[in-house]
Order: sequence, then C-alpha cells, then structure tokens
Amino acid sequence: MINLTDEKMDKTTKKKKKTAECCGYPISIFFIVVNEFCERFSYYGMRAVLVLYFRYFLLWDDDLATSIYHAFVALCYLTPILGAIIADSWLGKFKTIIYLSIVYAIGQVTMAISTIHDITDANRDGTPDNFTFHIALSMLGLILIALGTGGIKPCVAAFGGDQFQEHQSRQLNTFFSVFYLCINAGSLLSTLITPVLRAQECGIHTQQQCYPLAFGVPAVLMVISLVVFIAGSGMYVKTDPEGNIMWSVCKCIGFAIKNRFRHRSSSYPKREHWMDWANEKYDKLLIAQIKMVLKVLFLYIPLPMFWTLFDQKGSRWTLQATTMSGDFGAFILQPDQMQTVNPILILTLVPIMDRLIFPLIQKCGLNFSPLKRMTVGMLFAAMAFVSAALVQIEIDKTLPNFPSSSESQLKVVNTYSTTLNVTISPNEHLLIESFGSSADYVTFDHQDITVSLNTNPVITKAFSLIKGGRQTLIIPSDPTVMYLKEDVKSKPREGKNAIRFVNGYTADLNITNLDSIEPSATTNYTLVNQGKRDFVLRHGEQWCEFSRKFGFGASYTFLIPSTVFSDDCESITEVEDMKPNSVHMALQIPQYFLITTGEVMFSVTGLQFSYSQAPKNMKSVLQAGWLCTNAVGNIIVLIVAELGKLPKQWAEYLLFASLLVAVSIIFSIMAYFYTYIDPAEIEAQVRKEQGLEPEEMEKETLEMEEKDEDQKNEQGVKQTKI
Ligand SMILES: CC(C)[C@H](NC(=O)[C@H](C)N)C(=O)O
Repeated sequence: MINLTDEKMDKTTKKKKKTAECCGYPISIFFIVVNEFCERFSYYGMRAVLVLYFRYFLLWDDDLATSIYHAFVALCYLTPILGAIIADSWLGKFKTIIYLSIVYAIGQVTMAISTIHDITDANRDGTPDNFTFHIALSMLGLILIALGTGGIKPCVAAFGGDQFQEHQSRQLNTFFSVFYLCINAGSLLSTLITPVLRAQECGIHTQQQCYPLAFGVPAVLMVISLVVFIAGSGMYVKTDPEGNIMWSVCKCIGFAIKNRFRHRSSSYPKREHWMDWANEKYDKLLIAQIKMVLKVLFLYIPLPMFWTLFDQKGSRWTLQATTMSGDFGAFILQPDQMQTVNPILILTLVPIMDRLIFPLIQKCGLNFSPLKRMTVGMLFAAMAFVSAALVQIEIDKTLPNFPSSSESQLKVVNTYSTTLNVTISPNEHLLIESFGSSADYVTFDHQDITVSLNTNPVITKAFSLIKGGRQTLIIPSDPTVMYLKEDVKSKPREGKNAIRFVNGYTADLNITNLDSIEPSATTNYTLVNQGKRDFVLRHGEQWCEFSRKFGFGASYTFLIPSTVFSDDCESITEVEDMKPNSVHMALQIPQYFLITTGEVMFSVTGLQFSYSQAPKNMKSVLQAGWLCTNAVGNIIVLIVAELGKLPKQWAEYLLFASLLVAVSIIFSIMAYFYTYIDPAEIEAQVRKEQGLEPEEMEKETLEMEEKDEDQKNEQGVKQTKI
C-alpha cells in the first residue's frame, strides 16, 4: 500500500489542501480580509486628498487636476490585467500579491515624500521652489501605486476564493460579502481621516497643510497590509501558476480564427462553436476553458455603463452638493464628505441583503439568480440618477439667473454720500441709496453701455461689459472715478462663500487675512467656509471687529463707510450678490441609497460571479476582466467630461439614467441566454471525453506529480505546497 501524505492524498482526489478552520471558515481568510481592509484604507485615503494636492500644492487648474485624477483611477483598474497575467502564468497569486504590494508600498512612500514642500523650499516662503521635482516624484509614485493596487486587486479576491473547499459554496458567498464590507470599512475610515490629517499644519521651516501626513498614513497602512498578508503565509492554500496560460489562450484563439478563415467555403461542415476550429491543434480542455471565459467576457460588454454612473458620485454629485446646504443642525457636512454616505450604506446594506432580503426572496420561491441581481442593480443605479435629476430641478429653482454666453449682467453699488439716480442707456433707471445697491443684476444683450449719475454736474461714463460675465459698477465717494469690478458667475467651489470689501473709508485699511486696501478700492474675492467668521479692520492704532455667520455657496460685497471706527464696525453694509444654498444636502440621501443598493446587487454579485464562472487556472484573469469594466466606465466619464455637458444638468442625469436602462435591457437579454456553469464539472467532463476515467486521471496526476517531485528533490529544489 502506498503511504500517501495528506498533501498527496488531496492531490489525488483533486481536492485542495484543507487548512485550519474556525466556524466552518478557513482561518487563512482572516489575514486576507484584514489585508484588504488596510489596502483599501491606503488606496481611498490617498485618493481622498489627491485632487486637493494637485490643485493647491502643485497649483494645477481644476481641469488638469480632474483629468489626471480620473486618468489615474482608470489606470488603477486597467493594471489588474497585468497582475492577473503575472499571477496565472508566472508567479502564482501569493507571490504576485507580495511583490506587487512591495511596489505599491514604495509608490505610497514616494508619493508621501513628494508632498514635503521643505525639500525644495530653499527660500523658506512656504511654497516649493522646484515644482518639476515634486511633479516627477508624485507621478512616479502614482504609477507605482496604480501598478500595485491594480495588480494585486484581481489576485486578492481570487486568492481568498481559493481558500475554500468545493463544498463550501455558502461560506464562499459570505466571504465575498465580508470582503466587500472590508473594502468599504477601509474606504469609509480613510475618507474621514485623511482630509482631517491634511487640514493639520506641519513643516520644518514654515507651517503648511500637512499633505505628508495625509499621504504618509496610507503608506504606513500599505506596509501593515503587506505584513499581515505575509503573517498568514503558513496557512494559505497556494495554487501554482499553470505556465504561460495567457500566451496559450491568445495562440489558441488566433489559430481558431485563422483556421475558420481558411475553411470559409460552405463545403466544409459547420462547427458548434467558432473556437472548435482550434480542435486540430489544441487540447480540448484548453478550448473548453477559453469558451467559458469568452462567454463571461461577452456578457461583460454592457457593464461599463453601470460604472459610468457609479463613478460620478465623486464628480458630478459632489459638485451638486456644493450648491446645497450641509447644515444638519448637530453637525455640518462638507460637500465632499457626502460621499462617505456610500460606504456607510454599504456597511448596513450588505448584511441586510445577505441575511434578510435575498433569503426572503428565495423563500418566496423566486429565482433571483446572480445575473438577475446585476440587472436589478443597474436599474437601481438608473433610478438614482432620476432622483439626482429631481434634486437638480429643485436646486435650479433656487440658483441665480446667470447670464448666457451672449448676455452681460450688471449690478450697481453706491458708496457716494447721497442717494443717486443711475441711468444706464438706453432705458434702465435705478434709484440707489447711499451705501446700498441695486436689488438684483440687470441683464443686457449688448456690451456697450453709458452710465449717467444725477450729480451736479451730471456725470456720464461709457463702459464695455464682459460677454457672459457678471460685474458690479462701484460708485465711490468720488463718482467721477466709478469703475467696474468682475463678480463670480457660478456658485463658489466646495460650498464656500465668496466675499469682498469696498473701502469707503478715507484711508488705507487692513482686514484680517487680506492685503491692505486703498480708499475707494474693492478687494478681490476671498473664499470663506460656512459658519461664524470674525474680521478685524485696522488703520494705524484704530481697529474694530465684526462677525458674520455664513451659509453655503453665497457671495457678498461688504461696504465699509467712513464712520467705520466711530461706530465700532456697526455701519458696515452687506450686499448679497448671490443667495446662500437653500436646498438641503439630505435630499441627496435617496440617490445615494439607490446607487448603493444598486452597487450591492451589481458589484458584490459580479465579484462572486466572476470567481464562480472562471476555470481554475483563469480565475484572476476573469477578476481582471471584471475590474476592467470599471476602468472603461471611468474612461467614459472622462470622455463625457471633455465633450462638455448638456445645457441643463438635470437633462444630463436623465440621459445617463435612460442609457443605463437601455443597457440593462440588453444585458438582461444576454443574461437570459447565459447558462450557469460549474467550471470544474466541465473540465472533468472534457477529460473524460478525452478518454481519461477519473481513476486514471487521478493515477496519471499522481504519477506525474511524483515524478516531478522526485526530479525536484534530486535537484534539491524546495517544493511549494499546494
Ligand atoms: C471599485 C469597487 C466597486 C470597490 N469600491 C467600493 O466598494 C466603494 C467604496 N463602495 C473597490 O473595490 O474599491
């Protein structure tokens, strides 16, 4: 009798090595989910402050910052293909995760170093002197991060799946749900923490926003993630790569196409599947495996549309939030913090769906198959965009009437000592009291105007307005020098408030955080956050302090009279150029709820589906294909953003919703014709057809492996456990 070790016994019966278990789950998955939590913390934490780093550290404009950001995200979801090829064809998942995690951690550290302004701030003025150095270093860091995060992404999920035995399909599904919860717990915590770290001040020579800390903590988390993964090393089931599988797949597909073309005449009998044209040269098993993968990849074609909508949470929806009020009474929510609603909802919805909704649907006798779930998920995402459109319509009702590209708008502010009758040619007459303003903007469809004041003598002056712009005509204490000042013509970014001051005092004034302002001059806009803000006005020894409470997204011009110090700042007048946001951010919760429900149905299910429908040697490849749908979705967002939007934002939301409904109908038809498979069963069947009975297969495998092992032992090569 042959004395088989446990390991060989497992191999002969074609079962995986059994690992230590706790409550029916392999203990090894504990290390994998903790690793995923830390990695996602690292990734989302870095992503949360990335655009701000581009915008305010590298001083890029909004467009460049957003484009590079989306390009980086797209790259992160394209590199999984590379990771999958390395894992399935060369290194195996375990080694791929370790090596690429090292690349990832180096990338995060490089990124953190690139944000230390003191490195190039020789003149110690608080800004880097050599931007090229910081840009080059951060781009290198981002490329390494994209390679690392994308490369390990398909491997970690598939490696987790590999830890389960064939009879543990229920536990496998729970694993994917827990895995998804860890992704979102990491994302939630880091999105809350890193912006707070960024807001701290730090530095060697000068104190600046603490980007090194905001990027440094994710770097530390990535190192922890790697250490945790290595710690579980002894417990994992590690499947060896099966040679250069991708190359074999490509050659086999190429041969099938060529062979089909060669036999295109109708005299040749048709074959069941076009891949069967590879039968002459390639192993039936490989052909069967390729058919399985192609079937699933074909099904993926419509999926990017879901991600196109999903990924607009971070862009369009956040911009929408900047036109809303985030005052929740007990706390204030900033527009970008609204995004944390998504992971919070995931953490509550995944258990509810898994434990309650899906079992309930099953109890009702309904067959809620994975592909049906994914279709319903898409419809939920479409509904989320309908909800976003309805919210947008409400917001539009409260937004100022901004000028079109051919119009110009003008407001008049009077800091002259008496009420003035202002005539703007040809027929606008405004009566404006001293230290007051016209009620609202007057819209002109021409640019050249003449303004007359009823002073004695009458003052008349010609002006040319900016096309598509908003301006204020400032009438100072000496009206002969009246002048135009450009106003904001969109809601201030990030829900902030744009404020400026007109100096009606007779001498220069200093105002907190602003340059000194000359008499009759107007400052440029300064952005201030929501809440109570104090300003101190100074001239020599004289000073006074005034406070204002700001809402979200307003714009004000403060008129400072000559009596400002004698009445302790009481007489400063506030002109409201743009009303604060009045639609509450809570109205975005339904759209977040709908998109997150869609995500649970679509994304968690898609992750499980991609694993279960892949042949053993192509699991990572199919995970990578799944992640690629996300990359394509992001690229579509980029293209749409570049092409510009529809004139009305709500119409764009409805357009996206309709597109996704159309795509989900196409997907449901494709899904209807899809038959679920058990890849292991198909592989066994093909082997049988090839004339290998199960016992023979086992014998053959055992013999081959023993031979292999003997050879390796002879060479003194240490065996990897499988
Ligand atoms: C990109 C995936 C859908 C996934 N993201 C999420 O779960 C978000 C945070 N809800 C990921 O793997 O990061």
